[in-house]
Amino acid sequence: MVLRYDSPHLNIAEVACLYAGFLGLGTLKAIKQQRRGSETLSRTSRFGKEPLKIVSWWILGVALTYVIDIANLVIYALRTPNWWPHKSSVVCLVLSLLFWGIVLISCTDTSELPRYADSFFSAYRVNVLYAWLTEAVFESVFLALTPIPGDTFQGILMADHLARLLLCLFAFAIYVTYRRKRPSRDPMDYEERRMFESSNQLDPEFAQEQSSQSLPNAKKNGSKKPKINTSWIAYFKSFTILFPYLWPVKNFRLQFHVFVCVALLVVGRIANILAPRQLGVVTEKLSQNDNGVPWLEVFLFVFYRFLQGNMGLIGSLRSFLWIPVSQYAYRALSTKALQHVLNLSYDFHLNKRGGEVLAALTKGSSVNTFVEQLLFQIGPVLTDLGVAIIYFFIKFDVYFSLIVLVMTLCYCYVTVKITSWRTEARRRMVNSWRDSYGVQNDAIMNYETVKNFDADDFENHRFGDAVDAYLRQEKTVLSSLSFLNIIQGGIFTTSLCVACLLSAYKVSYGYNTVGDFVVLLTYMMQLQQPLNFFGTLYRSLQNSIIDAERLLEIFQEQPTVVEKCDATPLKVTEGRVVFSDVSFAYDPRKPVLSNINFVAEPGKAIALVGESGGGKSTIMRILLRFFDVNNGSITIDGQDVRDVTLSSLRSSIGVVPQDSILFNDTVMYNIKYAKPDASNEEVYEAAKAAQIHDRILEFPDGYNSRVGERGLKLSGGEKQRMAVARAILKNPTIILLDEATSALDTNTERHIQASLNRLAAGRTAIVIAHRLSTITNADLILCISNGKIVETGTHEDLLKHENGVYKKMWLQQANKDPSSKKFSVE
Ligand SMILES: Nc1ncnc2c1ncn2[C@@H]1O[C@H](COP(=O)(O)OP(=O)(O)OP(=O)(O)O)[C@@H](O)[C@H]1O
Ligand SMILES: N[C@@H](CCC(=O)N[C@@H](CS)C(=O)NCC(=O)O)C(=O)O
Repeated sequence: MVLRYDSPHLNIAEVACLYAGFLGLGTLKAIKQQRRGSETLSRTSRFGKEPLKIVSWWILGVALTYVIDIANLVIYALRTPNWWPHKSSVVCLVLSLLFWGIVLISCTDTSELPRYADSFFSAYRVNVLYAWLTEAVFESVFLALTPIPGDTFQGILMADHLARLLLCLFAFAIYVTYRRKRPSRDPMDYEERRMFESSNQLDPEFAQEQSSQSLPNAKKNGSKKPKINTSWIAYFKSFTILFPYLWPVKNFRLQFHVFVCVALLVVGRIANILAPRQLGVVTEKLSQNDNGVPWLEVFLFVFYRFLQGNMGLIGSLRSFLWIPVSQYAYRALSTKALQHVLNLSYDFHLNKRGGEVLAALTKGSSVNTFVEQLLFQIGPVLTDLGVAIIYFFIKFDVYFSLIVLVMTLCYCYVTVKITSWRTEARRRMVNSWRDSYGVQNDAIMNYETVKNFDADDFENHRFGDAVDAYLRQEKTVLSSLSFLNIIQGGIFTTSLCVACLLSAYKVSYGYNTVGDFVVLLTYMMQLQQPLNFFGTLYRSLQNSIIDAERLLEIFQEQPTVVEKCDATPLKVTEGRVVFSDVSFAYDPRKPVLSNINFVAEPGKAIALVGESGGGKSTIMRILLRFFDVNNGSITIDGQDVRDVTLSSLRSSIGVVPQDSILFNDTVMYNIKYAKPDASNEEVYEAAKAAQIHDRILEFPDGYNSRVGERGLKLSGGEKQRMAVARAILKNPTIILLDEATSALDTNTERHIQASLNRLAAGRTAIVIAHRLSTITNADLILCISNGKIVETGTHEDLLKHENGVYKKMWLQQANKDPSSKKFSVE
């Protein structure tokens, strides 16, 4: 009796314990990590670099004992007539070798893993120690039950068991001792010490270290930076905020489409079994040669073939039905993303570069693509492989399943590795292409300079070098593609060869029929075609994940100014604006406004003047609640701006900014933007009041003239009067004016001033004035310096202060601009 090869139960128990424990620990770790919501677990439960090297050698040793075991078995089986080990024992031996292979890879392959694979496939100490311990326990049982060796074969087997037991026991013992002996100040030891502390709580010392690390970052960003967790559970969970936009919640017809598509996927898998199976049936019928022509069988086979593949009936139907689902998701996601971004606070828009946000938003379809690739491409390929493993087990033999399993793992691993490396090479190739393009572009754009310096040859050489660099990278990319294809082909062909030989052997000895051989061969070959694009699929899946992550980051960004749940619409009765003791800072380290107190009485004009950077625009921003004040309050007719809805607040206030930016559309569209349901007559009235009507009529297409990108086709004065017209059309009780800084010609200025006066009439107006000449009539002037109100009063009052800030500014401006002399106070 040869225990190892004749005791299926023990063998199965061993393999089951190894795999279940390893995967179970992976899941547990992921859950734990997700609860902590941080990366601490992965940082503290991995091996250090040096121990990892030793551990890897040890694992290699264990794996080698299995190689010896398998070789011993093969030799013995070949030499012993009428003896064959139990099937499950062979399978378990191969699976054990595979297991240690996986553990070894997890130790040696320390490259960054995608987050979703991290918990399972990284060398976590717990996993490796668990594997050693489990192996040691089972080996002890094997040894205890194995009789004294009677021949060389049993001797080798016994020695193998013993070697494995000692390797695992020693490894475990040495690791634990080594860990204890390390001085506690060593950072590595600190990490390792934490490994066995299974408590769920975060070490306070460590937590502090963590928070102190993140503090400057938080300060720098101003707003809460979203964080994508590294645990795969947390990682996928973070994507769930996007799912409501992917799933057609209220549209039952689309839900039905999704349901049918998934059903078609299942039918597709079945068709993939039916087609080779049917070919087997046809072969059987034909080889029997006594039932006439198997018309029906052949017809069925052709029909199944017609159903198969992405271009077959099922695939095409599925693609067709998926169109509206995909379009729905695209619309829902991209409109929601834009809405979300528009809803974000002012500081987000100030901090983020517009291009970046736009780039992330245009990748709105990436989440779609990701789901589609997973559902319709990678998913089916992996399912087909899984189905093959089960089908072969039921229909033929567990050995065939084993072949497909080992092939799948090797194929996927090697493909992912080579593809990741190729992706890097590709990036280099694209960069060098961009470089060469840049050189070319430079030369053409600077044609004159090139000619002046007679630098044709120089430019030609420069371009030639850049092209050479690009070609070198391209060569790497192309040749690595051939390399990948050869390796993939090699792995697939080897498994096909082993499977075919085994099947041929079985057919020859009458265990299987010729039909079975055909089924096996056809099914295996069928798998090859989609597997051929596995690398490409993996690469595009990676890309769409990265794009989706960017989109997710935007979705996770929260506005810093939020409406209260019980916010009520602002009721403007008179338009009295009161600032009480307001202090504000964009960054806590640099106060911008301190203790601002003033009342803008209904129907009166109040002017803010003062040095640049003093905080005038900030006063407007906090009144519009783009930011919340740090201290004090701002009320409009007795209602705090923080208690009212944002839209009612902003719709009650009209703003004429310093530099009005218009939409690239017609004049009419731009003025109507303030009140889309306004009639044309109302627009004309507003334009007349803003003193721009006549000018608009002089344009070639009148109100239908286009204003150009950002209103570039209009002059500064025209743009500002358009903005005034808009504000008049909006008809708010309160208006905020930020005057243009640039000096305009006297005529234009008079027009603008007149239009502004019309706008301000009867409303509460808060005006930021850069040229004091424009606000001499204001009811109240506030001089702002360094975030404080330093002087208040009317123009006449303020000029009476001999050394006053206002008077100084007045005199300065009067000297600079003789035209303003006309405003001097006689
Ligand atoms: N988003 C921001 N983040 C941080 N600091 C800001 C921000 N916006 C403005 N500041 C700072 O706040 C201070 C006040 O700026 P504000 O724009 O209110 O001044 P201002 O008086 O309107 O100046 P100007 O007359 O030149 O428009 C300045 O020192 C400015 O650098
Ligand atoms: N067998 C390889 C290559 C498949 C292939 O030929 N892909 C096509 C695109 S569908 C290609 O042109 N690839 C170029 C490349 O990978 O550089 C894989 O699994 O990725």
